[in-house]
Amino acid sequence: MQVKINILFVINPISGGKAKSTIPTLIDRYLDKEKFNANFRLTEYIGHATEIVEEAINKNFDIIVAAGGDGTINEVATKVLEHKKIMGIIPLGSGNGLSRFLNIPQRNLKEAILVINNLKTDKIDSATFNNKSFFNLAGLGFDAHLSSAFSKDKKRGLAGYVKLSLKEVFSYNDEIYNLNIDGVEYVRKAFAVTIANSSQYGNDVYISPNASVKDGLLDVCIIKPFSIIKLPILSYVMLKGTAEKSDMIEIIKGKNIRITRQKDGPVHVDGEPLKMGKEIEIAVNPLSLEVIVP
Ligand SMILES: Nc1ncnc2c1ncn2[C@@H]1O[C@H](COP(=O)(O)OP(=O)(O)OP(=O)(O)O)[C@@H](O)[C@H]1O
Repeated sequence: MQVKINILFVINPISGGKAKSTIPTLIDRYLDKEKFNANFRLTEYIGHATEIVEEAINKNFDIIVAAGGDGTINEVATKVLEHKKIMGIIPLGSGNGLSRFLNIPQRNLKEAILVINNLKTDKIDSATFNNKSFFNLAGLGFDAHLSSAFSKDKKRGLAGYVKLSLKEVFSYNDEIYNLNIDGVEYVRKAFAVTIANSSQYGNDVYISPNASVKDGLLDVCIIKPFSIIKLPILSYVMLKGTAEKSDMIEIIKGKNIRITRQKDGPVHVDGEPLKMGKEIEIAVNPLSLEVIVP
């Protein structure tokens, strides 16, 4: 008899702003029961996914599936990476940046579960932002300011995010950053500095269209200060995936990055807001995380 694999689905009930009460039933319907013993847990607070995964690994779960957005993936993947297990993804977030990059079916739960049934895996890069792991994007400046504001907002989902961005962009002030990228020094005034492992924020909004989670590199994306009348152009560049050709964004690839800013403040790590000091050390950990892919 085939030995079944213990698989745990960690479901974030608030990600993407949609109800998740039917998700366990749907997963159960399409999951291959010949292959898997499945279990389900709903997260109850920020950081809970990390605790759930730690517990599950002690109980011999080999595959942990993050059912949520990039924040849920971050919490699950941090522990999966530490214990060298395998992560699956069911995209249920507002943006789903990493799962879109990996071509995991969006808005089609059945298709996403069939990907898990196939059990094809690949190794991807992870990275650290001071002491925090990240897998999609992390950053400073406007992005960080916005994730902090978004986390306090009642409305999740794309519409809420766009509305809030438009409100906050008018009052945001650019900052000066000293960047050391693989030993080379740069000084830049910027609207935002995003460190990209994958290519996109989510919702097919591209900050670094040619970034890859398999190249052993991080893309330091500097959004230059711009006049507010150019906001539609910046949005167009990101939606079209033409950042590399735009004079509004500078992209420098590297492995070891140190960013020094003028004061402590917000950062975001996979879209989740945190506060950090003036100095941020960033490094890539090539092909370190095993993920189920189509
Ligand atoms: N029950 C809960 N109540 C409040 N927050 C929760 C709960 N469970 C998890 N969280 C937190 O919700 C946050 C957002 O999760 P997630 O990033 O998956 O969704 P999202 O922001 O809608 O999607 P994306 O990051 O793809 O845009 C995470 O920081 C997570 O820790």
